[in-house]
Amino acid sequence: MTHKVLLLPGDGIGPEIAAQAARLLKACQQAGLDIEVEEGLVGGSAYDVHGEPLPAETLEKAKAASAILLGAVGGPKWDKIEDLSKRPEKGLLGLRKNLGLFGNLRPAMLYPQLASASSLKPELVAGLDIMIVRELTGGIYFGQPRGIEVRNGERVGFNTYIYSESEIERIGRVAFEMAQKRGKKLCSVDKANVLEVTILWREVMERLAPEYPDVELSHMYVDNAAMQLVRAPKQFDVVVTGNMFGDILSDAAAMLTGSIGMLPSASLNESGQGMYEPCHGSAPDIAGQNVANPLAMMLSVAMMLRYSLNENALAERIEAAVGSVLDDGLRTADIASTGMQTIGTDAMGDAVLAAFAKQ
Ligand SMILES: NC(=O)c1ccc[n+]([C@@H]2O[C@H](COP(=O)([O-])OP(=O)(O)OC[C@H]3O[C@@H](n4cnc5c(N)ncnc54)[C@H](O)[C@@H]3O)[C@@H](O)[C@H]2O)c1
Ligand SMILES: CC(C)[C@H](C(=O)O)[C@@H](O)C(=O)O
Ligand SMILES: [Mg+2]
Repeated sequence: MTHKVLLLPGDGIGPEIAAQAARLLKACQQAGLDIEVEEGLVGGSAYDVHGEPLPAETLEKAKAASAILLGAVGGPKWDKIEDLSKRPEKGLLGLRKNLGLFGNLRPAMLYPQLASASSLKPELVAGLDIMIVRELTGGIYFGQPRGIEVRNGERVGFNTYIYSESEIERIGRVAFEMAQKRGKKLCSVDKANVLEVTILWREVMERLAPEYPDVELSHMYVDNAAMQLVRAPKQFDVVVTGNMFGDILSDAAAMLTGSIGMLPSASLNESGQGMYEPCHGSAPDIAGQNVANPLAMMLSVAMMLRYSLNENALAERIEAAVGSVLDDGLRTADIASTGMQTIGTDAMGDAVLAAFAKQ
């Protein structure tokens, strides 16, 4: 069966890194992968053309695709759009919600070659391999009521942090199953000392635990988890948490691996359909300069092959190609240690493609 892959480059550095992913997809096709690649507009670039960050046409294409690859959305050009529902980020959130992509996997894995690029001492991060499982379609990102309104003569802003038991249970199961396949340790991160919604979160995780007797479940408050991530990150195997805490902790975990430009992600729904994207944003400060690191995007292609297309061998080939490029000392600016020569986005793409061809 021919799989449909939808490529959504987006904004800022999105198109620069998506171009490298497109080349990698072509190389996979040449290696025998049966896919059909289509492109679409999302985010600010869609707003500029259609007045909407998620045009109906893009959503239809996304629904019909086996997998979606997204670059990044957003940027200062669109930050002043008053109607929040038209902002580029709503395009991304709309895709997640409409496709039911509740299970977000964000692996923070240190390539040994990058130990010196991490902001932590090499001995603290050597061998680091954490999987953050973030709930992606609920919590405070989507809770109602929300808004800004006038109360007692002044404006107030409010959001609702809400999770149902069934939402907690389904992300909990993803995390327990992930832990079973990995180091069998699961840390659930909450704020159960203050927030009722996370008291319920903790209860549901506890209730699931007996069904996964081989997994050791622990709990941690989110403030402590942030501290532990930079104090002793190797204590973590799988971390499960809600939408907002997961957003924040995954950026912190990314830096342990050398750069946010290294962190891919997968967002899955109940039928295994997935959207794959780097964890970073559109990096307006470096957009258009051919300096962005395309590796998170290229590693997102590997995650797509593994989780949506069941093509493990090709996924491993891409990951090995990235490893060999790093072995050769090739670095974009974000992962270069002092004194190292750096290369641009296109040249990094070239190097990965060449290594992929040799694998
Ligand atoms: N998934 C997404 O599309 C996504 C994620 C996060 C932020 N955003 C959006 O992106 C815009 C910028 O947000 P931000 O600045 O907070 O976060 P960001 O991740 O875009 O950038 C943070 C810093 O990391 C650097 N960086 C990010 N990706 C890089 C890469 N591949 N190579 C080298 N350096 C890289 C940037 O140059 C910047 O200094 C905002 O509009 C935000 O809403 C989108
Ligand atoms: C752009 C934004 C909506 C998004 C999020 O908060 O989920 C981003 O930060 C991410 O991590 O994917
Ligand atoms: Mg984020």
